[in-house]
Amino acid sequence: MTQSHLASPTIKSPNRTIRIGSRKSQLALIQTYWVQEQLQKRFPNLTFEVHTMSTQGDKILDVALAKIGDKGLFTKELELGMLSQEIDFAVHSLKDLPTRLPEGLVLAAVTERENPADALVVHKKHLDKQIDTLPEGAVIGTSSLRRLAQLRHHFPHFTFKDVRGNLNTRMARLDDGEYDALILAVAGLERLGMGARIHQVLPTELSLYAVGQGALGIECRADDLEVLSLLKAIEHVPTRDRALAERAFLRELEGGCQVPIGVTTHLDGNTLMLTGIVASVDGQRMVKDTVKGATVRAEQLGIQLAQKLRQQGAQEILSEIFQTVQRN
Ligand SMILES: NCc1[nH]cc(CCC(=O)O)c1CC(=O)O
Repeated sequence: MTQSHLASPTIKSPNRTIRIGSRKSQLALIQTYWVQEQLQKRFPNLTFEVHTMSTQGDKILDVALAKIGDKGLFTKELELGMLSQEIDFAVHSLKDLPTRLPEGLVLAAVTERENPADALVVHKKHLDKQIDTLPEGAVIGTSSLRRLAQLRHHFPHFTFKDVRGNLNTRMARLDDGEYDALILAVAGLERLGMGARIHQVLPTELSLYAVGQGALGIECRADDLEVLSLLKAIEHVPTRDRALAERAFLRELEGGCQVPIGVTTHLDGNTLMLTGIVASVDGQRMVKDTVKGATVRAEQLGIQLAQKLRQQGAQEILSEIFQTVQRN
């Protein structure tokens, strides 16, 4: 990965040990060790230690995410750890990091994004097919309302079924024949060394990706200027600009539960293009639009797109979903 910042922080405590907080999942640890290595390379005189914590999301594995709402499910314990000074910063999959952070914590850095797209992974009996040639009634595993709504729109003849658990568990259930195919993030599969299972990378015409998908977000205490400056050294500015626009868009639209919202962003020099979609869970209604502007206005662009989609009926779709989730 290339980094766009040169390391030049002011380290006031040269022997300080920096404690990195991470979830215990295999993917989380791979990501955290990568961050640790990047920092250790740039700051050989500092010590970086990894401290693992279980989050609520690691414990509740049998309830559909859409029902419990996933706000902070994978981040809360780590955030408490930072606020109580047990750890100094936390590494998250950016898409699991809520768009509003607790008082006293900030998104310190965003690292370079992997391919943000969704992938189709198939049972071996379908190796000769693509998503548009899977048979009628094929059972597709996904626990994301965003993937569900968009794919249902294009492929109403499939059966969609929730799938949770870590990636190994999900793959085992697929291979056992419980599903015909799964939709998973390309980035997670690649980081876990399962890139070979990616059967088809879904084009954005079929599935816009989740806000922040494929990037890591590093959170720390707002007043820890030393750690903040260390983390800036591994930030990837183009990814951060895209992430700021995407997160502002989601922040402006969401209403307290998992929502079928997708995005895609592109950079062309200093111009940022953000496309967003809001879809109903049945895939029947969707509103989609694009905004474009200077990267320095990334967050305003996100807000602008949210307002545009609201005028086109996004609020109605979202309110309906929020009511349904609360009733169940
Ligand atoms: N919601 C779970 C989750 N959180 C982060 C990733 C990995 C991909 C990423 O970093 O965006 C995944 C798995 C998936 O969506 O398939």
